[in-house]
Amino acid sequence: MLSPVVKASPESAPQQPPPRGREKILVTVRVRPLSSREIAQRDPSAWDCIDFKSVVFKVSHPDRSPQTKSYKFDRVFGPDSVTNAVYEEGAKDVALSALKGLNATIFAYGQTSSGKTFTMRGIVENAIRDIYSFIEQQRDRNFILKVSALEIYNEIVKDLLVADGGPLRLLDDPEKGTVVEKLTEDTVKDIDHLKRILSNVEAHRQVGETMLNEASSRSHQIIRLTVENFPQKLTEEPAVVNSLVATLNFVDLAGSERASQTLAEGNRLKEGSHINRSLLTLTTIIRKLSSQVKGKSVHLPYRDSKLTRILQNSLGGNARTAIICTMSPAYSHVEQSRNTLFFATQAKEVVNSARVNVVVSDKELVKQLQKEVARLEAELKTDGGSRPSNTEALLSEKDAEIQKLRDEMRQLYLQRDQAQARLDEVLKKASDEVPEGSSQHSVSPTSTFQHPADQASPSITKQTPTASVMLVQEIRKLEHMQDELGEDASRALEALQKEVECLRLAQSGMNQDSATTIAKLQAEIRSLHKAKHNNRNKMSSTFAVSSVRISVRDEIKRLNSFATVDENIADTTIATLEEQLESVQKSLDTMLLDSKCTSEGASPRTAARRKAGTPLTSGTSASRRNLPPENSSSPRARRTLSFENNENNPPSSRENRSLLGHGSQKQTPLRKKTDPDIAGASKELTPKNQRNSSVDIRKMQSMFKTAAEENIRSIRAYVVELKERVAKLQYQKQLLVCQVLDMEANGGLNEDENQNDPDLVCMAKGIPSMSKFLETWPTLFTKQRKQIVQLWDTCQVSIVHRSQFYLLFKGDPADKVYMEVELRRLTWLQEQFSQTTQESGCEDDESSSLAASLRALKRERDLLAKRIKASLQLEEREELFAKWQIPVDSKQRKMQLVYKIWTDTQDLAHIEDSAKLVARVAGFWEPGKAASKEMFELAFAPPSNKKPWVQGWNAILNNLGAM
Ligand SMILES: Nc1ncnc2c1ncn2[C@@H]1O[C@H](COP(=O)(O)OP(=O)(O)OP(=O)(O)O)[C@@H](O)[C@H]1O
Repeated sequence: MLSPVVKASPESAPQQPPPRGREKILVTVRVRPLSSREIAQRDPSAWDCIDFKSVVFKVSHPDRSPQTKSYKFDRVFGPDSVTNAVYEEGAKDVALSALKGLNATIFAYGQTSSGKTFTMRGIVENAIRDIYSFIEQQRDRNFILKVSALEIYNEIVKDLLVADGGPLRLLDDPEKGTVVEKLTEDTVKDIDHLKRILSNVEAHRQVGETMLNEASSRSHQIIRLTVENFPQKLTEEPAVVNSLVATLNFVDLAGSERASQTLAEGNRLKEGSHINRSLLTLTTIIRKLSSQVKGKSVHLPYRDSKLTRILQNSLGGNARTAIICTMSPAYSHVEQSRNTLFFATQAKEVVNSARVNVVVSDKELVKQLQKEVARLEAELKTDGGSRPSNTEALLSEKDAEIQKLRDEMRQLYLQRDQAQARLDEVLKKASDEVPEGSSQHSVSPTSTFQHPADQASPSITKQTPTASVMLVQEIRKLEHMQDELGEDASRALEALQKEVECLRLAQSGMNQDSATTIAKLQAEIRSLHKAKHNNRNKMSSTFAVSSVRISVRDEIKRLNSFATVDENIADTTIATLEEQLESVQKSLDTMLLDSKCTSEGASPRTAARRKAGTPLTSGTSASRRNLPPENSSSPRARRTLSFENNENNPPSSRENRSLLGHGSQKQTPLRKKTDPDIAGASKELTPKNQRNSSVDIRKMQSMFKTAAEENIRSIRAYVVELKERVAKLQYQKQLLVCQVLDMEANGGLNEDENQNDPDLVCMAKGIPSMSKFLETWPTLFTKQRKQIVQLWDTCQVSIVHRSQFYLLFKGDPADKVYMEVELRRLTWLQEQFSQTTQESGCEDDESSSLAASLRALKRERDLLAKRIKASLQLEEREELFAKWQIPVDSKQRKMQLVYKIWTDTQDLAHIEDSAKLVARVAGFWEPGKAASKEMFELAFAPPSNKKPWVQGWNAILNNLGAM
């Protein structure tokens, strides 16, 4: 790097860094003389500089009331003062700090035409003269000066060292703070070079004519000198200081102005608004800093303007700062002058903490770090004794927190119990009203498609006094089903664990004990299957949900809160199940590794003997103890079916032979068993039977492995299914709640309305119209979906909800009830919104639900934008940007993308793409997977009868059969 070193003169004294310290900003005020224009307009002087430190408003003007307030500052310069004096007393000391390694900034602040540029020019001239004069006197230190200059015009940063530089970006550097990217920095050769550079800077600055100033600076200008100095003899090892570096900023702010006074319009007006905005940020920061209570942190909006971002250090940070406030003395500018004085008064209170910026050599740095480490180690040792008490304090604090949480939980339980008691009361009261057999008419909106008349939408059924009870009962049933699903999930785990136990035993070599245990497990699995069967029947009847109308909003709300608790429990169960599945998978992997070793490293017989005593894992039995009793279509229950099917019939000789190896027909009798299952299984798995060729054992192990893996996969799928069913139940419940709201809002449909719809009439009369329905449904579906899309947009509904709904309901006849309820829910919502808007008279009213929805929607979009990067690969993102026509070089492309989706309600392709994009980003859809039903498996049918986990064992049996 070309770094001309400025040689120090022989007579200079060795430089010592000044102490670091907190000091207030130096604030001076300069009142310029009346301008020729002001004199011509007979605009009199309104201010008196009564001494070197005070300025006071004159009371002599006839139109104004007497003002006696005097404003005091570090120094006040009257109209007769010269710039040299302003420099000497208002800037010099601060400016020359840069030579001692302290950052420094000189601001000129004031209204337009008050003399900022005039004053700052003189300050810069004086400062560079003194800087060079000082450097000339230094003999044992070398100096390097660099200069850069920028302006902020309409919030765009421009390099003033180049003629036509484009806008520059601000970057956050962890060490340097905000830096201007690619800003030119020239190394200064000498004072004349610097003067030439500065005159070029002036030529590049934005200047324009306003009513108040023929050459008004329309931008904020920052000239920055970076001064670095270091000892001349670099070979000398310095004790502490090697080299000092500091920046000196000369800031000529654009003038604060009133559009009315400058008669600004067009570009000037736009400039003015930018100028005023950034000055507002500056004044806000000064105000906050001045009123800041020591030790209390407040938010300082440095990032609100580029000016304050760049100058952050100079405002309450690591810099010495001087502010020269300029003002016109004219009466016509009194208000603006007052503002300037007010700003100056606040600035006086701001405290900076300038530090010497030492550049330490690497060697020195290592030394210092070593010292620091030693110091910290020493501290740690001395702190050692006091730590236990700290820990104790922390522990007791945590204990208190836990206790508080417990109390809160207790309160919540209490509230829930009270609510439950109230609900039971309501139910009891209402059930007295239910005429016998009324529940016989109920039909399930959750079942697969049924006759439209049976599937009557909520709007069709007449409201009856017993409806509330029925609906509440339905919701209770749904909640109960959620519970059962949770239990089912637990059973799935239990079944899996038992499978694993069987597998473990089988792999560890079949001896009498293990055979007995396997048989026991199988018996348990069978009994679980029976429980499942019973539960299945129960579930089927529960699925008969009637379509009813009610007006029991309160009960529903309470129910909802209970349901949330239940869902959470189900979720937790499922999450636990998933975790446990993972660990089971790991155990299996380990076992398989073991078995591989066994078959490769030792004869199966030896291995079998070695492992014969392997007990059942205690973890399995422990977790089994925690499982809830009874029920369901769990994988374990379904899995049991395969055993049952095969074990209830005596195994064929071929099956036996296959399972036990060749020549296993001769069975060694076991000890007497009363349980036929155990006896049966034991017969199959005698040690004698184990003594077969290693090929068979390996085959068997491999088959067990395949089967177990298959089962794990199946159980995973089952867990997914459970989750979906929980979601489905939740949705059904929402639908019922919607009905309640809907009925409350509409007071029920009247007969006439029903008569307009032939389908409804048909239903009302109980005439089967399946064929008619199937014929008209596609058209009706398209129409309803269009309406729904439109209403989503009007009501500003969540785009995640829209996407889920859109992808889920694709026109299956069974979707009818959901389409109708969604439509009615949205219509109700729209009415509510328009009612609220009419009442408040304002769409933006804080209380307006629509405004709240809009805000929520915005938050949702912002969140999605943030997730795009995590959810999509770069390639996929680029494809999407291209598809949605977002320019490659434009800014905030992710944000642009999320604000483009779900905006066109008429374009079906747009909606489809939007839904898929949201689903992908929100994580409920993967590309390549079919949408809707495959995604959610929400056929809304009673639990499926397919038994995916049977496949694994069937595969074994098939393979065995083939051996
Ligand atoms: N102290 C002073 N003595 C004599 N003339 C002055 C003084 N201060 C300012 N002026 C004159 O007043 C006019 C406006 O000054 P200047 O351009 O410095 O104002 P400004 O505050 O920088 O305005 P803007 O914010 O519009 O750029 C100029 O013609 C300048 O020469």
